[in-house]
Amino acid sequence: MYLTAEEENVLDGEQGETLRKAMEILVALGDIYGADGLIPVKSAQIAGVSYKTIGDAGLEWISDLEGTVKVPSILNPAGMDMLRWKEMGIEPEFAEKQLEIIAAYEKLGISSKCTCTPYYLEGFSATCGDHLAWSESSAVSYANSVIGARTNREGGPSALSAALVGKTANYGYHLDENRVPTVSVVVDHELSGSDYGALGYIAGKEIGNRVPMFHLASTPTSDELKGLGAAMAASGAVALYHVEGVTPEAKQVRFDKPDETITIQRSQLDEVYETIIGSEDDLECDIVAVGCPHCSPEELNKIADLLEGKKIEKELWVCTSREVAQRYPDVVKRIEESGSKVLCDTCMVVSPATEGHNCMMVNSGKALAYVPGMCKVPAKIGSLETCIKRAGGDN
Ligand SMILES: C[C@@](O)(CCOP(=O)(O)O)CC(=O)O
Ligand code: SF4
Repeated sequence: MYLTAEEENVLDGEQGETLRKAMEILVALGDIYGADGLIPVKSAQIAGVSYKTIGDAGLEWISDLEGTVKVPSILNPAGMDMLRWKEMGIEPEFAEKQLEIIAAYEKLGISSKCTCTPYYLEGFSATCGDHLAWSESSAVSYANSVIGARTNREGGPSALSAALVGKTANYGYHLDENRVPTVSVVVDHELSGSDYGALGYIAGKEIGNRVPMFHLASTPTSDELKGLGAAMAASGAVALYHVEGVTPEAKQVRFDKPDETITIQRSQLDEVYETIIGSEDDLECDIVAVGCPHCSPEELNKIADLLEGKKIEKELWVCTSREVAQRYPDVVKRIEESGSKVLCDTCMVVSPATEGHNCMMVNSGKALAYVPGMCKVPAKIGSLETCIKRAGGDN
């Protein structure tokens, strides 16, 4: 891979050990994937934040780094709401470690507004054609597919390296040739809301890491696209998809028709809705969690409307970013008046607080795919309306 004299200099350690390590990671990836060189990135989003997922080894690695990031950089959700961790039942030992992780990242100049939806935040918006180094898989999918920006699914360390260097290796989804659809997916019945998550849950398994072109009977909103992409990145490894007539590149580029077509039937979606993932038993869900990926302002509004004048009986988590929650205090208040909790900085998957529950009801195909494995809690998907009913919010 070609490096400029300045980049060679960094690789030789002339600018310190942290930048040398970061450059070494970028060059190693570039060499493996045949990159021709490095390209500047507009921002970085760094996963590997929850103490639950990175543990002491991760904390040690981050703590050893020095210097300041060169581009706006932001963290993925952590294991707890930074302000309400006690109420979540988080142990003080865990909280202490989590705060140390956050402080170590902050020392490098990284924003500790922990979220998987950085695109809603001031300073992290992206536009079509921007090069990014993001790592949370739903954020990667949204950036590539819905925004038309360009990012690979970076690992935590490679996103952090890109943040420190301000560049990433030019391979994969940064290149036109890898953004071409290689499989068609046809859905000829109308979909809405959580149907897109259920569709993504099924489609991801069949698509693997290919690039699908969807032909849909209904026009998804950006929140519905967010749910579709998140689920496909979880049940499969889809980092970029197109929707005919909807997503930016599908509208701009004349792609050839892929050789293979997958058709997804309504009955397949119905089956997902009927199944409890992770258990053979007909369990009663004792926690309901929405906001995977983190809620948009529109989603928070919809939840507030559905909960209006109701009191819930079960634990109901609404996950979003602190910045979005702070922007709409009245909406948050309307939601919390029902007894549900609007939790920030964290989510149902990366927090240890959901472990030990009987069964979790979700409206997300991604949470459905991850909760059983990562929290050891069986999960069931339902529409947002059903989720709220199950939380007892039909009184
Ligand atoms: C499950 C996920 O959304 C969050 C957990 O990742 P991490 O702990 O931030 O590395 C990561 C992903 O899908 O990219
Ligand atoms: S809310 Fe969902 S998409 Fe966001 S970090 Fe958690 S698991 Fe990932």
